[in-house]
Amino acid sequence: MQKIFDEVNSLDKRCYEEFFLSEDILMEHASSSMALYIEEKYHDKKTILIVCGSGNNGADGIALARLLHTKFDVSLYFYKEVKTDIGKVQYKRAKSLGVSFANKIQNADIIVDCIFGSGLNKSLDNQAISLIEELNSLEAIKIACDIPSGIFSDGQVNSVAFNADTTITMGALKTSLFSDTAKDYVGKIKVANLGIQRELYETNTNKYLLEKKDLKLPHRTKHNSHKGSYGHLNVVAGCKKGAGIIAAKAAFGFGAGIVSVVCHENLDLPYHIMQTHFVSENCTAIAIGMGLGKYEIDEVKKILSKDVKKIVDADLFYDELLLDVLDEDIVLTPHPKEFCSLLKICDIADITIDELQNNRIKYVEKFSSVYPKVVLLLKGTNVIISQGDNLYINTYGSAVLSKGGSGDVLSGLVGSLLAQGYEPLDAAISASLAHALAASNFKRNDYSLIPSDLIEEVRRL
Ligand SMILES: NC(=O)C1=CN([C@@H]2O[C@H](COP(=O)(O)OP(=O)(O)OC[C@H]3O[C@@H](n4cnc5c(N)ncnc54)[C@H](OP(=O)(O)O)[C@@H]3O)[C@@H](O)[C@H]2O)[C@@H](O)CC1
Ligand SMILES: Nc1ncnc2c1ncn2[C@@H]1O[C@H](COP(=O)(O)OP(=O)(O)O)[C@@H](O)[C@H]1O
Ligand SMILES: [K+]
Repeated sequence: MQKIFDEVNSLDKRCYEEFFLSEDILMEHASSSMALYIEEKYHDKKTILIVCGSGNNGADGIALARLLHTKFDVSLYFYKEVKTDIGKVQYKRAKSLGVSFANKIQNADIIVDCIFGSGLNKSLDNQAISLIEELNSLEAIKIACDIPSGIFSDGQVNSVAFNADTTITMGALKTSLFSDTAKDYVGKIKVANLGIQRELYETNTNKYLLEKKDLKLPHRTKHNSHKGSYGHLNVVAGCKKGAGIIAAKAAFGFGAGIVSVVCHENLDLPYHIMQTHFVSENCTAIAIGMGLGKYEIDEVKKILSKDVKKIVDADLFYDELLLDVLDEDIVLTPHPKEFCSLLKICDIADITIDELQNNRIKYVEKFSSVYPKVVLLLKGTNVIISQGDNLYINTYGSAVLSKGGSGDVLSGLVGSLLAQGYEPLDAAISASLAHALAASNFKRNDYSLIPSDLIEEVRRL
């Protein structure tokens, strides 16, 4: 996993004060990293338009133009005259070395957005909006310097933002790049080296970006084993029985030795999934909530009080009886609407879904500070997983998953790993990664995935 920071000004300051690296040195390395990326990846391209604003994001762009102008046909366009001291120096350097300046936007093979970076501090005016819209409308490879212009430090976009194919961010990953809103603008994210190893530039943090290597599949390491060695998951099915059945199938395909669906009615289940009318004595984990609908409160209370690992989803986020188990290391997997209800039940906040979506991390942190043992997995295009002070973001999911039943698969995957003995946080992280990576391996198209396809892809990981 990689570290994520809410802000990097303090990290830059540490470079100046503790490592005697000046702003000029950091900026030279930042622009060299961008130049190297462009030279290596796009050496077959000819023309580059670099669009600069008045701050140091613009200054990065001027330095980039100087580094690239002998190798490509580079034009520098200024949205506003550069204002910062270092920007003025960069301007003099570029001008004296013969970099070309453009007085209007012209298309190019590559467009680099250096209009606003971390200093975006007010709503965009009409001039900035039409500039960004014009750039977005051009057919070109689009690279954003530090952060796509128009994305604010809280990850939100007021009017418009540069639509990057790649964002080259300076020094370290920033939280603003990982809001659900930002995901449609940032493209691929690369970190530019600032002339100091990343481990030295970065300090402590409590936020992490999950990587593929964080996925720990439930491989079997012992020959001397039997089905009981891999746990027994009970999936509690309710009115919408399909949800429980999908979860059960996903759990079985992800390694649980035995999976039983708990339901009073007799179900038509695949032969390898068992049915039980009551929770099994020997179950090692319980998944409950998916498709539960109306239920006997006492029965659900009894199930929740059983001393095994649990994953709770869906309908139970609307019921105060959940409060009884929030002092446990239980896994909760709400989508945004369910999380709003959970926050309300817990008396933490009474907010709309929009307010939540604009401040996902803030409310996850609030919840986790009140219930530090709970593993919370907030669904979304970037899934946030949190326990106590630590928070992990999974960006691998995509709109392929925007289908009824995708969440039921996820509950089954979490339940499966819990049954197999994973710690709740590890189960949530690996299940979430498996879920998203399996979806990205589904190659037929981006609209037709059904839960059984997703389970099939999980089985192939
Ligand atoms: N620090 C370092 O060591 C390193 C920093 N680096 C680079 O510096 C960047 C940060 O630079 P920065 O702080 O100068 O801010 P930046 O993003 O260029 O924007 C500020 C300018 O935009 C203006 N402005 C803002 N909002 C506006 C609006 N809505 N509409 C119109 N104008 C608006 C604002 O105007 P003002 O508020 O002054 O009126 C100001 O002039 C960072 O992202 C990275 O790329 C790297 O080189 C690595 C080393
Ligand atoms: N656009 C998207 N990008 C990434 N993941 C998504 C997207 N849309 C949905 N998902 C994922 O799909 C799942 C949907 O869950 P949920 O809404 O609970 O569905 P259901 O209850 O119908 O099974 C979640 O894990 C969510 O993160
Ligand atoms: K930018």
